[in-house]
Amino acid sequence: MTTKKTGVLLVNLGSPTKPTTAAVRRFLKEFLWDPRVVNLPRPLWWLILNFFVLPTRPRRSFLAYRKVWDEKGSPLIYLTRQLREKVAARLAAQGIGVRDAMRYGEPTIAEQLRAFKEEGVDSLVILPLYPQYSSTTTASVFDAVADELKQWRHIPKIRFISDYYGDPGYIAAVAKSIEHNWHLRGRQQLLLMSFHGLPEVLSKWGDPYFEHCRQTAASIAKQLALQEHEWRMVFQSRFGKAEWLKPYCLDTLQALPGQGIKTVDMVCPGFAVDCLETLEEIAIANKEEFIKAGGSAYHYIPALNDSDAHADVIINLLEQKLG
Ligand SMILES: C=CC1=C(C)c2cc3[nH]c(cc4nc(cc5[nH]c(cc1n2)c(C)c5CCC(=O)O)C(CCC(=O)O)=C4C)c(C)c3C=C
Ligand SMILES: [Fe+2]
Ligand SMILES: [Fe+2]
Repeated sequence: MTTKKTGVLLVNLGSPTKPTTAAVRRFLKEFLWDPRVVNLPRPLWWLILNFFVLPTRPRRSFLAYRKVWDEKGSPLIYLTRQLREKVAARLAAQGIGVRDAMRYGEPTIAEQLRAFKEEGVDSLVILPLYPQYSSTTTASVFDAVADELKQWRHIPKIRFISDYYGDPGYIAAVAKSIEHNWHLRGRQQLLLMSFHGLPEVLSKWGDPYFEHCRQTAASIAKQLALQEHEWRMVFQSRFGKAEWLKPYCLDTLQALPGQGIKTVDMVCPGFAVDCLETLEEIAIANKEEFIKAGGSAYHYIPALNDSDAHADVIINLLEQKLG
């Protein structure tokens, strides 16, 4: 009889290797060329990407990356690694190996799958660290896993966790973190739950992301016993000229002081760990805009990151899958 060996792959989006214009350009080239992310016909998108986006965007994004990069590197990469280390330490006794991979950049999904193969893993669990499913993120992870595995002769048993937007453990952990922050710094007039945006048309084409975000936000509000006027869901990080999911985070923040709401708590429940989009866009840039528009207090509540509570959420999700 052979012994079963299980490997768990935690996958996040990825970051440039360095906070330089060249490295950001390399990263954006890989990311934005993924047809799951930008769905335009290839020849048209090749022209737009190479002649309009890549000559300009990396210079702007690099300045943003510089603000969040620290001695440990990109927060998204090291926080994912630290979370993985915590989960791995807890699962080691059961002989379960845990690795982390980035959909774009490094470590790659392919190299981590090959490492599992060399270790004799014959049962895989893939957990994209996106609580809300989207074709642009979760499905893209699936594609990358399939691209590697289709080159293997012996495909292991695979379980793929497509979403966990309504998982009670995840909802409770986010709600607890919000309460903890209220306890530390006081509660503001309104809780804004901000999710990464998507082109609106994707919902029409069957992407359930908007509905997953809506259910996550409503469940967190319910857990905190919030009334309708005490919270709102918004969407951030619009990219390009198309209409994205609404309401837009920045428009909402700029309008709030005029509606008498001058103090807000911000939380981003769609981001497993903090990254450029939360630490720069939400915690720095949008805060400045809110204050400019007449706001007086703006508190960003960090992602679950590498907390024990987050490791508990992940282990519980894995236990549900592994039985
Ligand atoms: C959490 C889920 C995410 C969804 C859904 C998503 C969709 C999406 N993103 C872009 C374009 C960009 N996103 C960028 C950064 C970025 N995006 C996510 C997550 C989601 N994206 C994360 C975690 C990050 C941060 C990466 C980091 O290094 O910290 C960027 C790069 C930065 C910039 O130039 O603004 C772009 C570009 C599209 C087009 C899209 C759906 C169509
Ligand atoms: Fe994004
Ligand atoms: Fe952004």
